[in-house]
Amino acid sequence: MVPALALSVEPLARRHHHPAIRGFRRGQGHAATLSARITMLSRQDPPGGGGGGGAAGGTPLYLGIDFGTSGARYSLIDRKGAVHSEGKRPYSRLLPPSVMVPGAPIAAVRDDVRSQYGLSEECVVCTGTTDSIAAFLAARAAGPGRAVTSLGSTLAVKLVSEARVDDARFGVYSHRLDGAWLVGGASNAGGAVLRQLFGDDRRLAALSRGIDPAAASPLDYYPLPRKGERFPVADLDMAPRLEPRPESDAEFLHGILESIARIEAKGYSLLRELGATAVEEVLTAGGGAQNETWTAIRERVLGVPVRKAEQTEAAYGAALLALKGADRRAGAMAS
Ligand SMILES: Nc1ncnc2c1ncn2[C@@H]1O[C@H](COP(=O)(O)OP(=O)(O)O)[C@@H](O)[C@H]1O
Ligand SMILES: O=C(CO)[C@H](O)[C@H](O)COP(=O)(O)O
Repeated sequence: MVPALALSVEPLARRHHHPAIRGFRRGQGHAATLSARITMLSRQDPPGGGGGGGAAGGTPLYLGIDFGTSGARYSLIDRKGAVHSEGKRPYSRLLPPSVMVPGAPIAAVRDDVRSQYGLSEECVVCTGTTDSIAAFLAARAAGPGRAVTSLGSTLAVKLVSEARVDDARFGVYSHRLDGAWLVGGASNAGGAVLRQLFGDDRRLAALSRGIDPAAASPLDYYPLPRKGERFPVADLDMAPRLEPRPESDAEFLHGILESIARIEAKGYSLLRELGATAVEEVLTAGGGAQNETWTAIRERVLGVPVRKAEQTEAAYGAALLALKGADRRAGAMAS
């Protein structure tokens, strides 16, 4: 059971007067005017039944949301990481823009909404992060040299590095995450161009099964959905290159999957050239992670182990941030 819910939130600073929250109010004046609506939330009994689950029962649950262009994917997990519910819902508008540390508790659910849906008083809304960082968190990659490639509409790479690297010429930048640097960039190549050319995902999967990943494709493309590239080279005028097109769709797809793998490999080797830690292993998130043929092609082209992450949804990573935020708040209240 996954009921739709309009969730209204209000700043924690209005409701709580703990020192940590007061600090939050002083440091983040904009929060006092925060008024956001998230147009869905979900609750479900824990796996194995038991009833009475969710925030109102005994088991605290953590909701992560990945706001995409076609809807919001959500993932509801418990503190052990078990998924209680996941799916996709439409939403009406984004949260107000303001920059804060990921996984920070920012707001409480309004009392009337809380009582309407039986949510606990402890239920708080926490800040998230970008989709590819959330996918990185979901994959639970840890330590320098570990990387996560998100194969969604676009291809985004995130590598844990001891050194920070930034270079606007190549669309390379770094995020600070829990004491480490997360370096990488996002290409415009990826799943969007695959959908443009091959239609629905089932056809993509069926054609992929007919490809031998051990054989290198001789076709050399630069598959973009439209003009313009960001990473591993920033060039607003770069045109897609998808010629010559063979008669066989499977051969065409093979050339495209291999060409996107070369963009990914170029991305990781560029990060190394710019001073980042060398990549040792790549986990994969996003829709393209389901494609085992592509994973095998990428492993051959990248020359390092590549495997599908256990959790491939960015929303799962956002739910882990909610867990962290809730723990952070509980710690602040206890001290
Ligand atoms: N079997 C597959 N092989 C390659 N790509 C796939 C496959 N199934 C889905 N995709 C791609 O995954 C993308 C959707 O993944 P998703 O993570 O939901 O992306 P986003 O959140 O960026 O829209 C689509 O663009 C689609 O082309
Ligand atoms: O293309 C993208 C993902 O679809 C985004 O531009 C990318 O994820 C931005 O986030 P980050 O700053 O973490 O790279």
